Amino acid sequence: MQVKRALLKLSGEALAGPNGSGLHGETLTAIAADIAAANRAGFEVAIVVGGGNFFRGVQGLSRGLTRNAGDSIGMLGTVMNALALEHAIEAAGVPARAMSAIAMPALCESYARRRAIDHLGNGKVVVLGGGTGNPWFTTDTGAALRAAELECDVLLKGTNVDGVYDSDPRANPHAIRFDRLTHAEAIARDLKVMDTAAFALARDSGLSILVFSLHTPGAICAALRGEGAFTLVAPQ
Ligand SMILES: Nc1ncnc2c1ncn2[C@@H]1O[C@H](COP(=O)(O)OP(=O)(O)O)[C@@H](O)[C@H]1O
Ligand SMILES: O=c1ccn([C@@H]2O[C@H](COP(=O)(O)OP(=O)(O)O)[C@@H](O)[C@H]2O)c(=O)[nH]1
Repeated sequence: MQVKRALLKLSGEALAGPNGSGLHGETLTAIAADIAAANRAGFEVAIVVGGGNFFRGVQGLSRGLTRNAGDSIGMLGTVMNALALEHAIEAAGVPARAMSAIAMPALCESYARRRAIDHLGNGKVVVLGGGTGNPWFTTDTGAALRAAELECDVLLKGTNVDGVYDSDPRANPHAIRFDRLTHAEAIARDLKVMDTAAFALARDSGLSILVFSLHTPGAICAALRGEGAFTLVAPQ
């Protein structure tokens, strides 16, 4: 697979490092350095960032909030991460633009498809906060959506496991890793590494997903080149 433009999904947890929540400076710097290297190598990178390091909508339920209210707070968390990444990437010497699916013009640009494509063409890294801008969705689905509309060659899912397993590897130490599988197989087996809506959208838009671990330094550049350990979810 020849990749020119990629959508990189970073979970919020990926930015929390060893702290497990919030933002970890060294982790943020290391991820930003990898993204800056990918940009310098000529890849166009758009990032959708999660917010699980701050708040997930479902957590609101146990605090007396509705899912709609919780998801609004969750989306704000993703914008915080987008602003942190924008800053860290620029500190690594590469221009970056945070764009939010929910308008907050004093903080960053609002997401608009054509503007995002212009930024990518002008050598900027685009960092997309706010997910889809709607409650009841996840940033995985937001990543599949943006990858489709920005006509990305691949969706890279950077996470804390090195691929897709036949069951959750954190829960089952004997879980077996797939090298490759189809979207239909991932959905039929209910493999939780991404949610079903994200797999279905990727399937319908013919988008391949590469799942890889962010724990190895240089993992993002390697994934863009199709190197390192990963699982490819692709049409037959
Ligand atoms: N079949 C599976 N293969 C790989 N990872 C899985 C699977 N089922 C569940 N997971 C879990 O999915 C997580 C990766 O998804 P991610 O979106 O980064 O995290 P989270 O859903 O906690 O925000 C991993 O921590 C892993 O434990
Ligand atoms: O389109 C979206 C994307 C995210 N969220 C909210 O933002 C939270 C953080 O996103 P996510 O859980 O996908 O982050 P990650 O697990 O990738 O860190 C979610 O729990 C939702 O509450 C939402 O409402 N709509």
